[in-house]
Amino acid sequence: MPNPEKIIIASRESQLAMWQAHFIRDRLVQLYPQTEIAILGMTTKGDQILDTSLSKIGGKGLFIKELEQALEDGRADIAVHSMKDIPMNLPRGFILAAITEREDPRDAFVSNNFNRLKDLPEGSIVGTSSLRRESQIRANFPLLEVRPLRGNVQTRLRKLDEGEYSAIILAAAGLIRLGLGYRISAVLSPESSLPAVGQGALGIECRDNRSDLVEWMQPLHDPVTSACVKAERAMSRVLGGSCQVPLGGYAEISEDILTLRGFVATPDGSRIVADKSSGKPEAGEIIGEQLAENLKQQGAQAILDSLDLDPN
Ligand SMILES: NCc1[nH]cc(CCC(=O)O)c1CC(=O)O
Repeated sequence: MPNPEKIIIASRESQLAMWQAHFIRDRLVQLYPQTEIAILGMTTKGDQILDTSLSKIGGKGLFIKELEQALEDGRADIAVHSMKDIPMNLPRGFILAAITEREDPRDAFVSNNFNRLKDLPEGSIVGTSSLRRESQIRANFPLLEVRPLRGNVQTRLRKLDEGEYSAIILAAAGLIRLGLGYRISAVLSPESSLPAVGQGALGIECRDNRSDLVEWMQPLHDPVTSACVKAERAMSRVLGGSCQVPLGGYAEISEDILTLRGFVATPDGSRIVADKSSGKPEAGEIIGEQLAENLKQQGAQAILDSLDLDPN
């Protein structure tokens, strides 16, 4: 296949999204020096609505619909997303051409006054709008107060610095990519804060009729990350995963064995169902589906039934 003439990358306009788009562009420029690579910045509905909890306004799809429209119209060829922001089922007509190597998948504890979550005095306010983070904090530290915190990474750090919160929880990956790794007071182990499905990995999306792009993106595809993220996403899919469901999933491969850990909780952390499952990396999706079924039987189904889910 001849090298591409031009590739247009659709991206959200947040600094983190733009960093990610530039990162992919730089890789493509190295791979295809003759190709013109442009970035099309776009504002999405999810970026505009900042005052409501994401879990209440329709969730993940909000951050990628406009980008998919650009792919559909031919205004762009690929869209770069955090895997974490991609719904478990892509809309018909779209595929993931590549999943890139994972940045640190863990959550980060960020505070100006405390080094660790366990150092926070009783009643301290911790900022996060993620039900997954909230449920785990409330289960492990019932005397802390969790308050909503939305906005892009810079906005969230500003709200911390203004004193609204004693500490906030963010993805380590976003901070590291933005050169803000020095703001991390402590990274939270997967045992204390199991990461979100796909956290730290980037996905490159295109139309399903663009086998040319799929081929060109292969050098960016990381098989280990992809196997892990596929297992995590299969689990989440069976559990109806969205921003409205407090769940986490994290897979690792060691000595050719993939181990996937997952949990489902009530938002207040009063009930947590957690388990893990292992197998060959090639069987990642089956491992994910099986873990989801096991979790359901152990009580996750009852938790899911008790959640007041919005239909979108
Ligand atoms: N929830 C928004 C979001 N989507 C992706 C990242 C960055 C981490 C990643 O790429 O997985 C973040 C910020 C955060 O959770 O702190």
